[in-house]
Amino acid sequence: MTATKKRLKIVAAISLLLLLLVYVYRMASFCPSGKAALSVPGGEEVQAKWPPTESPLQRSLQMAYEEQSSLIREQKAELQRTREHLARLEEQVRSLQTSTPRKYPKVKYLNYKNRKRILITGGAGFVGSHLVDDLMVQGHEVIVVDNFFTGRKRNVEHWLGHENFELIHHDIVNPLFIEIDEIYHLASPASPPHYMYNPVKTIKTNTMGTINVLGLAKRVMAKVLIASTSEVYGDPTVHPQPETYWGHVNPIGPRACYDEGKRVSETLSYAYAKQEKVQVRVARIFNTYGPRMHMNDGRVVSNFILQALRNETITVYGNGKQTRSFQYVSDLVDGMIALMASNYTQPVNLGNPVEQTIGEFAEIIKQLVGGPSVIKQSKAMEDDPQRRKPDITRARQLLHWEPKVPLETGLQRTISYFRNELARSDRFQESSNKYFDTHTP
Ligand SMILES: O=C(O)[C@H]1O[C@H](OP(=O)(O)OP(=O)(O)OC[C@H]2O[C@@H](n3ccc(=O)[nH]c3=O)[C@H](O)[C@@H]2O)[C@H](O)[C@@H](O)[C@@H]1O
Repeated sequence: MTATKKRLKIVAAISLLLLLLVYVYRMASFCPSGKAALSVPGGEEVQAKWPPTESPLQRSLQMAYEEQSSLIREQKAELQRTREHLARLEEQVRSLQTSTPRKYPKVKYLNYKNRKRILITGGAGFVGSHLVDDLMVQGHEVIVVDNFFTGRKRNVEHWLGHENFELIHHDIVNPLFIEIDEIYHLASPASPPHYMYNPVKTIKTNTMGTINVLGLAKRVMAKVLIASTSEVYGDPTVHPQPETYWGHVNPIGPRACYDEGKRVSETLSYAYAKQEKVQVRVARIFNTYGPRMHMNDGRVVSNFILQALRNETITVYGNGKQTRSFQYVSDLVDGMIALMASNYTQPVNLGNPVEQTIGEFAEIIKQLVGGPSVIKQSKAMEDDPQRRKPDITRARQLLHWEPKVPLETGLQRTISYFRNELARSDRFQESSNKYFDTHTP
């Protein structure tokens, strides 16, 4: 054997050995499942498929999917951060709202000696809320108690949070224990459809409610003004009605719950005055109108004005020959405050002696509002008083009070109030419709 042949044999043997080594190394590198464990620079191991099965299309799809997923993750995190920021801002707005002083109507400053604590039952109602305004502006502390049957928070919301004002949700049919100097007892529905709606409740309010008020007055030695009514005269046989007239009331008719309720309320007042020495004032209030009357009040002023504003038929109950005398609410409030301040303890009529038939009144409203409404007669109300006009000699002489606001001025103010109320309720209706159109599945 030559030296060259020997060298060739050695090279062939080494090559064979190398091939064998490569084969063994490969066999050792692959795991039994067919996947290879590969090392990456980070030191962690990733699993790769073997033999490779992904096409380039699949690979690019996979990459696009991963990119999108990470984008969504980022956006979710951003959304969460925005939510947290919003919650912080809302919290700040809330704390600013509570710490920023609200704008209230200007009130006089009264020193401790002159400032009274005054309770107004039914203070969130039409008349009550106007009385609240006057007494607040005078600088007194006013506590309103109302069960919100016909009263509304809206009527007194401009005082909410004022240091001189307090609103208590309470039904005066249940006793009340507070410290006060004066009470104006107005709690009771006053509109015929309202008081006839639940006659038993109307009687309870005017009897048990009045007993509770008089009992409270007795305990704390407060002066009380009872809001009575022209209805104690019933369908009067004396015209105009002086306070000395005893009235003509049907004790079992549909209006009796109110008429007799108020008559008992007066009787209770004088019984407490005589027996318990409670200082009482009794105001017999005649038909009153003005802003803050409820849209569904049902009395003639609001009915006629709303019918005229809506171009509907103006409905006169009966032949329209029955009469009423209408006073503007600010005149009534002046009269009540004057009566409370006086020493006079007998009943006093508070009303405007300018009298008209309901038929004439319908014409006045139609003319002031304008529009195409027609006036029509409809079924008469049972026991409807046929004539009503206050004799206000007592109020004139003892309180130096008489109504100041002429009918046309008061009606113009009331018409513009109802015009705004209608626009407000239309806006409310519109936004409520919008909400339910978009949120109903
Ligand atoms: O406004 C008030 O202060 C008084 O209102 C009512 O007494 P009333 O005079 O019967 O009140 P309305 O319902 O306003 O009726 C007045 C007249 O208008 C008539 N009316 C009422 C509403 C209507 O749509 N059309 C109509 O012709 C009634 O039949 C009645 O003759 C209450 O009973 C009294 O307590 C309250 O003091």
